Amino acid sequence: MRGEPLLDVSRLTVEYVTERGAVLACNEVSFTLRRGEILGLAGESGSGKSSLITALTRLQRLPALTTGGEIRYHTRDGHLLDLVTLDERRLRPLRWTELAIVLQSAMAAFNPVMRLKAQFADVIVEHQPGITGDEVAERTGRLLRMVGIAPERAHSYPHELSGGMRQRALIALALACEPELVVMDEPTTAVDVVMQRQIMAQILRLQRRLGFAVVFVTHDLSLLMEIADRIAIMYAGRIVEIGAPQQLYTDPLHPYTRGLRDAFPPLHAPLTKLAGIPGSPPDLRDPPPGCAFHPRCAQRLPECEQVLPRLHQVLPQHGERQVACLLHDSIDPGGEAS
Ligand SMILES: Nc1ncnc2c1ncn2[C@@H]1O[C@H](COP(=O)(O)OP(=O)(O)OP(=O)(O)O)[C@@H](O)[C@H]1O
Repeated sequence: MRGEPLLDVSRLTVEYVTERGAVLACNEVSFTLRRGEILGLAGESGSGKSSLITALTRLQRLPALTTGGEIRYHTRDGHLLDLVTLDERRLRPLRWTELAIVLQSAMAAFNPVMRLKAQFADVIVEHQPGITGDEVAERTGRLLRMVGIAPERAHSYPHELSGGMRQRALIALALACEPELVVMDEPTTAVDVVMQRQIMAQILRLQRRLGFAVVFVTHDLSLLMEIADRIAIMYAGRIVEIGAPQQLYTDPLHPYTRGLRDAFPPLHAPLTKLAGIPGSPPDLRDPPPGCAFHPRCAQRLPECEQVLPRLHQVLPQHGERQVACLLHDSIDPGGEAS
């Protein structure tokens, strides 16, 4: 049912093991994603967004390693699985049917020497072995039509399609087995601005119709403001604030969220440094003690240099929101300020 938990991520830690030491790319990240929800991930380049989603989808490759935490996934049929420890044999049936991913570049995602129809067939047949050839063709045509592509295009090779069409075909493929969760990493960066808007409108229409949940990574904060139900702001491998877009925009609680909003990112370009905030993100091989943002924070308190603020629920007047900042009191389940 829409609104029930789909994914409970708890203290997820991802490290890159390098010769020069371990990079702590995700540092005890916790959040819950509900069924049918669109969660946006925002933050400067290097804040850990890609590391987080490759860990979530188990597409992580060395030197990245998940070194702690859990990703509890609630399957459609009521099972609870930890995606961190699930072996490949049990993970495989979940791919596409529960969990699909749309990456930045469809060119890289599709096999260049296979026609689209063969690539759709691979996915569909793997998860529905008894299906006939005619049914596969019919389903492929329906999926392509759903994203505004003529079914005859199934006979094309990926390079025969325009960039926008390829990206839409990739979205259609991701939806082929009606997944519960679609993870999208900058799904429209490779196409022009007009096409980006069209593709986004299409993703939203499909999401409303089919009800899948989305984790959406982009540098385009204005886009997230329009499409997301909630936005998680990441800084130096941690979620520093999470809440509804309107709240984050009108009443940002974390000084970093405020900086991000005020600097308003360049459209569709990686955000490497914020105009409104002096300094740069820390080296994640050796992050500063206490709050990692404190060296750049105009509102820092002396204790911010030592105390690591945990992500906590704030007073109800700020809405359903969590922030990791010592400037904001937490409430315990009884509603007491601490
Ligand atoms: N292969 C790698 N080896 C070592 N460190 C890495 C590797 N890939 C990423 N990192 C480091 O991990 C940290 C998080 O990077 P990540 O790519 O997850 O951030 P991001 O927010 O997705 O950035 P972007 O928006 O640029 O994609 C950064 O400090 C980055 O330098």
